Amino acid sequence: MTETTIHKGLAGVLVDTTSISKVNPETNSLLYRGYPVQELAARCSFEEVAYLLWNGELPSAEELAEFTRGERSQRALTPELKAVIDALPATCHPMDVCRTAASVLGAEHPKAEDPSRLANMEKSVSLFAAMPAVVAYDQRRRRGEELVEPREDLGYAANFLWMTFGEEAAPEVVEAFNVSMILYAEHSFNASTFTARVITSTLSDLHSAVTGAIGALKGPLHGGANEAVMHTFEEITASSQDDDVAAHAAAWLDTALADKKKIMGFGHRVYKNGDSRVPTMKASLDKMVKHYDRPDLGELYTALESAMAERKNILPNLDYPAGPAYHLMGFDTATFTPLFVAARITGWTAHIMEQLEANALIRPLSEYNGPDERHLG
Ligand SMILES: CC(=O)SCCNC(=O)CCNC(=O)[C@H](O)C(C)(C)COP(=O)(O)OP(=O)(O)OC[C@H]1O[C@@H](n2cnc3c(N)ncnc32)[C@H](O)[C@@H]1OP(=O)(O)O
Ligand SMILES: O=C([O-])CC(=O)C(=O)O
Repeated sequence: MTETTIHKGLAGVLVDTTSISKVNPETNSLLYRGYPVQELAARCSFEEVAYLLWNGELPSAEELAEFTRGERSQRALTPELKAVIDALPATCHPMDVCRTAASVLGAEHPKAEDPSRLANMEKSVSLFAAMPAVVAYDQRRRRGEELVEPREDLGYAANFLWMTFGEEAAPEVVEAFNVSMILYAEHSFNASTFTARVITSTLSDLHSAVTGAIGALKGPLHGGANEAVMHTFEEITASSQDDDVAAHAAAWLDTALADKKKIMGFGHRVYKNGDSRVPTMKASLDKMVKHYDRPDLGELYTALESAMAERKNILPNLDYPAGPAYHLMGFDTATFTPLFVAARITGWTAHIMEQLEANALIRPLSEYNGPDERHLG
């Protein structure tokens, strides 16, 4: 009998090369096209980072101006897409709205079936430009508010906040939001990106791959964790009868661990000594805690993080600081993962184009463990 090794969850399996990003758990670092993500978050707009992920280099001033013009001109929802969103129940998950919108944008796109790099770049930019309007409008309609049209005089982050809240956000809020978009943009062969690559490997179209990726991101073991973090915080707060936050967080955690629950926002398949993006996002969260004068949220964050480190030695991932930061900015909890979608469209589409440049159908093997061969009566 030959020995077989099952790589459950493909853990530790190298499946292809990529030049888009490098996740290095040894040095706790993340590079986008060679640049440390912390440097990009400190110095670049999300538009520049999107351009970098797609083209391999940061844009010159002229290239950025042209890219920005194209992006700003495609921000508005078409009446058809708005009508589809309006037809969806306000009780459905906002990720269902994103998934449906990606599909509609594909059906609407004149070059939907054109697999050339040029057409795929155009489709990527139009998805990047339109998804903020989808996410912003969906949150507004759930609150019974009217659509807010995009503004071409605002950058991506400022306009996203404008369309969501109908007022201009403070510069420090725009900056923290821009940082979160950059940190969420790309992370090599994570589950949703791999989903996009699997779909692309069959030579299906870009919008189908993005639609599938959105489905993969929705799960709480992946993008859905940022939303779940906020539910954890709410549960701990609801169970607190006095000011001893540390004791309440520890007690909540002990019960959850005794019930064999996974604590959302902690742990990572690749990083085992901490997620490279957390310090940068935590610094943005700290700024939001100060800006909105909510030290209680900062205390709760630290209390649960410390209790988890003490008991399990498991550290936070990006979703842990991102969730409460989005809460403070005013987003509904269910909108958090759609924000991740808006950011990750850049990484997904960069990977779709990379997959097509050197495609091989992704089709692994499985070991059969069902009944031995048998025959009908
Ligand atoms: C942006 C992102 O998508 S980052 C990921 C967001 N997801 C989450 O935050 C969900 C919570 N975290 C998890 O479920 C996991 O850490 C994952 C799915 C992210 C990674 O999981 P894997 O690499 O498969 O690790 P695995 O689940 O095997 O965990 C290894 C051990 O650590 C434990 N562990 C890992 N993460 C956690 C957690 N968050 N809470 C409690 N225990 C955990 C596991 O129970 C397991 O313990 P065991 O060996 O005693 O059974
Ligand atoms: O890399 C992963 O498995 C998950 C993750 O952090 C991401 O997609 O940003």
